[in-house]
Amino acid sequence: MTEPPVIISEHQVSRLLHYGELVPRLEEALAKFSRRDVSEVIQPVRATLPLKKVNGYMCLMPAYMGNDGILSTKFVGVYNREKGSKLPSVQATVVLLDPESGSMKAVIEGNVITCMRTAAVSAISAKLLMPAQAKVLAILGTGKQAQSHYSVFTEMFSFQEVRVWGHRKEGMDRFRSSINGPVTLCDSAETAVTGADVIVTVTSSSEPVLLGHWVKPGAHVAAVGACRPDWREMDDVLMKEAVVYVDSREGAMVESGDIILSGAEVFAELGEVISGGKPALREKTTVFKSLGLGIEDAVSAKLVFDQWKSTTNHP
Ligand SMILES: NC(=O)C1=CN([C@@H]2O[C@H](COP(=O)(O)OP(=O)(O)OC[C@H]3O[C@@H](n4cnc5c(N)ncnc54)[C@H](O)[C@@H]3O)[C@@H](O)[C@H]2O)C=CC1
Ligand SMILES: O=C(O)C1=NCCCC1
Repeated sequence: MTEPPVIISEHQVSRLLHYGELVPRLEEALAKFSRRDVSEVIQPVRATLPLKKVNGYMCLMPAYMGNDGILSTKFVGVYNREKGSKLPSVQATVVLLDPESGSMKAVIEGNVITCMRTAAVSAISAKLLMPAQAKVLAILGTGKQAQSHYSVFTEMFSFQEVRVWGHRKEGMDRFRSSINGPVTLCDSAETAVTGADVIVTVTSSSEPVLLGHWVKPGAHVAAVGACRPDWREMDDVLMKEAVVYVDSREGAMVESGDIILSGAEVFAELGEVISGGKPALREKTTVFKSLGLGIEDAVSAKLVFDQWKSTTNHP
C-alpha cells in the first residue's frame, strides 16, 4: 500500500535543507542535465502562463530523474506586487511523486527551496568562474534572493567586503536587519559594483541595472533576475564583452532577454563546466545567466523529503 502524501511547510524546509548537502547534489544534477541523456534526466523548458488580471505569470517546471527515482513538478508564480505589499513576489509549491506508481509523496512549500537552490547554483557558478582571491562581492537587489545569496556566498567564501544596493532605501534597511553579518549599503549600483570581483543581480527590474563599463575586467556576474524574453538586467556592452554561461541553452534562448535581445553567444552550460567538457575561463569577465531549472527543485525536494523521513516518527 502506498503511504499517504505529506505536506512539508516552509518552516520545516528551513530546518531540513542545508547548503552543505544541497550544493553537491546540485552540481551532480547540473552535470547530468548537460549530458542530455534522457535515461538520466528529462526536463523540458518550463511552460509559462501569463496571469494578466493579477499582474504576474505562472511557470510549471516538471523534471524526471529516472536513475535517482525522482519525479516532481514545481508550480511557481511571479507577481509584480503593489508597493508596500507584504506578500512575496515569488510563490512556489513543489509536488514530489513516486515515479513507479505516479502517486503523490509530498507537497512541499517551495519558497525556501527556490531561494536556496537558486543561490546555491549562483555560488557554484562563482566557485568555478570568479577570479582567484576574490575580495569584494556586490549584490544588486535586496529581496528574498538577495538574502539567500548573502547567506550562501558568505558561508562558502571569505569576502573582505559585501556591498548591497537596492533601488529603495526601505529595502536596504530591511535587508540589513534580515542578515547575519556585515554589509556595506551603497547609494548607487555603480558604487556597489565598481572594483567588485563578484556581482550578483537579483532584482525584479525589466531594464538593465548593471552596465558593462562599471564592471572590472575579469569579474564574475551571477545574473538571476530578468527571466522573461523581453526583460533585461544587463546592458549590451556587458553581454557582448563577457563569456556567457547558462544553466540551460534551450531555456536561455526562450526566456532570457539579456541573451536574446543582446544577441550574445552562449559559451557553455554550467553543467558542461562541472563535468569538464567546457573550460571555466576565470581570467575573463564572465556572466552566468541563471533562469532556474526543474531539476534543481527536484533534487532539493528529494533532499527535503529524505531528511523529513529520517527525522520524523512514522506510524
Ligand atoms: N534564476 C532563478 O532561478 C530565479 C530567479 N528569480 C528572479 O530573481 C529576482 C528576485 O527575486 P526575489 O528576490 O524573490 O524578489 P523580491 O521581490 O524579494 O526582490 C526583488 C528586488 O528587486 C528590486 N527591484 C524591483 N524593481 C526594481 C527596479 N526597477 N530596479 C532595481 N531594483 C528593483 C526590489 O526592490 C527588490 O530588492 C526576480 O526577478 C525573480 O523573478 C527568482 C527565483 C529563481
Ligand atoms: O526557477 C524558478 O523558480 C524561477 N525562475 C524565474 C522566475 C522565478 C522563479
